[in-house]
Amino acid sequence: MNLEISHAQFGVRPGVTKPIPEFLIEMTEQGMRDMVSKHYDALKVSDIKHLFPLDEKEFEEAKQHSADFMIQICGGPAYFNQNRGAPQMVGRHAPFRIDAKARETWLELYREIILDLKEQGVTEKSLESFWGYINIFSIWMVNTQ
Ligand code: HEM
Repeated sequence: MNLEISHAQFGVRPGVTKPIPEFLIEMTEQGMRDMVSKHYDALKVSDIKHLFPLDEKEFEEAKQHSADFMIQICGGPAYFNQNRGAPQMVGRHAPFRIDAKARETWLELYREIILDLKEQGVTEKSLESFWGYINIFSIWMVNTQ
């Protein structure tokens, strides 16, 4: 399975392809929420933990907002737009100092979860499609050199 991290040139926003619909179908919505929850739990004890909410309630809400977005972008109901309004992901990340190293950490923590999902039977094709999406879109969120 190809889960490589693409080199990001600062300030350049490469074209993004959304994950294939099969990914959400195989995952189910609850599976997506579990995936995001695991990612946030890993972020919480990572070298970029300072970026995320300390307050337990806020942290759980952050999980929910991120899962809402992932389900929506993967072809599910528009939960994020309903709860948070227009995505404007670059703007929403602007208050946080996200450099190339932070992106790598964020992606590496997803890679571990994706490898587990493969063991649980989600197809490589779907997982590579999701990785392709986060690998490229995460470049957009890098706002600090
Ligand atoms: C480059 C690595 C990334 C870092 C370090 C990062 C970090 C953060 C931080 C610190 C927040 C605010 C706290 C929170 O609500 O969780 C946040 C919010 C969020 N991030 Fe990221 N992020 C990254 C990439 C991405 C990507 C690629 C996506 C989407 C595919 C994404 C989706 C979201 C969403 C949906 C929110 C919640 C926005 C809201 O409801 O206001 N992030 N992220």
